[in-house]
Amino acid sequence: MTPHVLIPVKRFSEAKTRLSAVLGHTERRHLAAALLHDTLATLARVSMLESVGVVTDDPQAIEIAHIFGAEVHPDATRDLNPALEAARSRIFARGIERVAVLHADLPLLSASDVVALICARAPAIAPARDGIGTNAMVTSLRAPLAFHFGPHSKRAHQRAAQRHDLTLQTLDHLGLAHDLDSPQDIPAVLAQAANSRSATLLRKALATRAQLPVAS
Ligand SMILES: Nc1nc2c(ncn2[C@@H]2O[C@H](COP(=O)(O)OP(=O)(O)OP(=O)(O)O)[C@@H](O)[C@H]2O)c(=O)[nH]1
Ligand SMILES: O=C(O)[C@H](O)COP(=O)(O)O
Repeated sequence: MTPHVLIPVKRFSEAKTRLSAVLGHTERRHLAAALLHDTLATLARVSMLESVGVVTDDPQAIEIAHIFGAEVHPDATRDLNPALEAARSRIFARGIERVAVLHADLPLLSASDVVALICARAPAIAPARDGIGTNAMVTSLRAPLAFHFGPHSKRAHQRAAQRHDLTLQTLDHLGLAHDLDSPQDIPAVLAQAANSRSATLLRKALATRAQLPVAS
């Protein structure tokens, strides 16, 4: 059985704030929606994947989830880790023994990245390319690593694994590592994400700007 994949999505109107130097509020809202759309479209190409859920209280994100036949898990308190813990408990209670978390801001995500994630032995994390964050994780009923998404989450997940004597696998894949957080992350998306919704939106939005950000 493949893991249930949980995609946490915060309110689109509050998303992608670190891009505010290059994108207006409406553009960032549309970008967050485009990224969720791209993520679900990539997951839909993985035929072995059995179930997907979006953890959100954003009405538009709920609509997009429904378009792709994904389940919706509530995030009533708008608090990432508790919302993920609650969704994971519900999934485990159904007899599904593995749960993957996948952030919705990975514009270079490919179907093979998703296969690597869902086939990983739990517990596993996919660190962000900044070496500090965590973009994805796989956990299991037998190795239910607590969620510590937020600042310095890679270190927090490593420490949690150590405390529970769990061997934590690290997944090193471009599409899982390259998140779209700051302007410096944009050029790689324009160059490599071809015709995804998010890349198309970025190209259109930035076409009118005099200077593109420099890649890091
Ligand atoms: N359900 C839910 N998802 C969240 C929450 N906070 C963050 N996320 C999601 O977690 C992933 C990583 O989010 P962040 O990088 O923290 O936020 P962001 O909107 O992408 O970017 P910034 O506003 O620049 O921090 C994205 O898929 C977010 O939508 C939350 O409180 N609830
Ligand atoms: O654990 C994390 O890294 C945070 O949830 C934030 O993700 P980010 O790398 O997209 O900022």
